Amino acid sequence: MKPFMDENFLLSNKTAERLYHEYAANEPIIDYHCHLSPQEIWENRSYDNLTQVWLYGDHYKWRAMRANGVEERLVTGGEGVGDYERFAAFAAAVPKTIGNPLYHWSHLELRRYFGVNEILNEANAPVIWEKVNAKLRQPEGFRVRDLIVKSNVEVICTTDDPADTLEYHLKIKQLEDFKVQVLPSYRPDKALEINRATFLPWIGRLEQAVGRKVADYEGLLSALEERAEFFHETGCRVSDHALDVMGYADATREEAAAIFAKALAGNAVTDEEERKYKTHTLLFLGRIYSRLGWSMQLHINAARNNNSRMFDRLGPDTGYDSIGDSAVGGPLVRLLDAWEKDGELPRTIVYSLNPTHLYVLGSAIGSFQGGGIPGKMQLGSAWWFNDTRDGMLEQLRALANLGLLGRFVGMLTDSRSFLSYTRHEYFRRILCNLIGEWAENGEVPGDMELLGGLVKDICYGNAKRYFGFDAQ
Ligand SMILES: O=C[C@H](O)[C@@H](O)[C@@H](O)[C@H](O)C(=O)O
Repeated sequence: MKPFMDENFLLSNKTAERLYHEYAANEPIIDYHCHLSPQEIWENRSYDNLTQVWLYGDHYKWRAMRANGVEERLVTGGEGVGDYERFAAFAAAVPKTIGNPLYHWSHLELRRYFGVNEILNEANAPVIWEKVNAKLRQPEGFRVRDLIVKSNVEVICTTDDPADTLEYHLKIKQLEDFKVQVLPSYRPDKALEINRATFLPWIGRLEQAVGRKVADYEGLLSALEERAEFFHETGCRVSDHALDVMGYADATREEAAAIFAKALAGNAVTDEEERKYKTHTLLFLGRIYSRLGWSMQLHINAARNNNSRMFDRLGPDTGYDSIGDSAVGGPLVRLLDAWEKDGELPRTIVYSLNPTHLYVLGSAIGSFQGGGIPGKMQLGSAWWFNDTRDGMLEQLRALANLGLLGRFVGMLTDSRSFLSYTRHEYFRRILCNLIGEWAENGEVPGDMELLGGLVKDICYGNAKRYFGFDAQ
């Protein structure tokens, strides 16, 4: 039996071991999509205890706790509930998470950041709590920026609304002693979600950001463009869209303007009107991304906020989402083609939360490669419910079968925790194991320079060249 999580964790053969230790492990991290708070980076937040790091914002852990029968007050907190009680409830759930990536993530985090090699459970929870907290409370070494630097991170792209001031990104840039690039990503979901309760209040925020009234559709588009320019000046090179349901409907500028006017007057719009408005506005935005040389991420098919009782109580991103199954192939191809035919298709990364769409997406993007840009169209890394060992393998295999694995821009954390950089380690081990297996089976040459170069590119080099974060 192999020891649990030793240095060759997930590496099942000699080639995989060499690929990981000699080529992958020391590559820097370009985390081109996450949900970290730039404010916490600027403030260099410190933590009093492990619950603050682990349980204050991690909906993956919350789901596991609920499934283990833990009461909600211990999951997301409640009157009179202490941080230790919450940690103990999580620790008791950990042994049940065997087979779930949480089991690996949690133990990797304990090992890599805190040197704790014990296997967490209910019995040793008090000891581990004390050990980790003692480290977290040291004046140096465990604050947010220390964790980032320790993880060998070169770039972090946060997720930001066009109306955001980006004040913390601007401040972080001025730090003399912190050279990691913390850049915004432009995520205009609220501009597109015309039928949601967030729409009108968000228009108000946008008005504040541009300092003028958004009285009509032209006003909206010019405000969105102005914000994109501002994001660009602040170092933004990626946009992101949550397209929970992928739709496409042609619309003229006049039609889109009329639909916007209807929503602005406080009226609901029909499903078809919503599709038209979204398509027209997204096409407009994509042209801006193309002009600015940005990469556009499309996150498709999340079914969000399924549990209305809990949504009313806790809001979004609290662990009540699942995989959507609306069709993506047809609308995606029409959307990409609409940009492509005018020569305005930006670099694009597509993700579907539905793993049955891997081949649909992987083949669709192959129809839009070109323009002399290596890997211009990317099949996004295994996202959220697919961010598992099996999910990553499926994504890597689909990509290799349909396109060019050697041009893949690799992994991201998509995370809300500063300890999640171990997810890059997890991915790198899985990648090296896959390629190592191919070599051991004689399916690819056992040429370490060739395979090691491929691994390095996927871990770091491709993302470095693709996003152009340096060209600022
Ligand atoms: O990994 C899961 C995530 O943090 C998830 O909450 C996000 O992917 C988010 O919904 C988004 O839309 O970007």
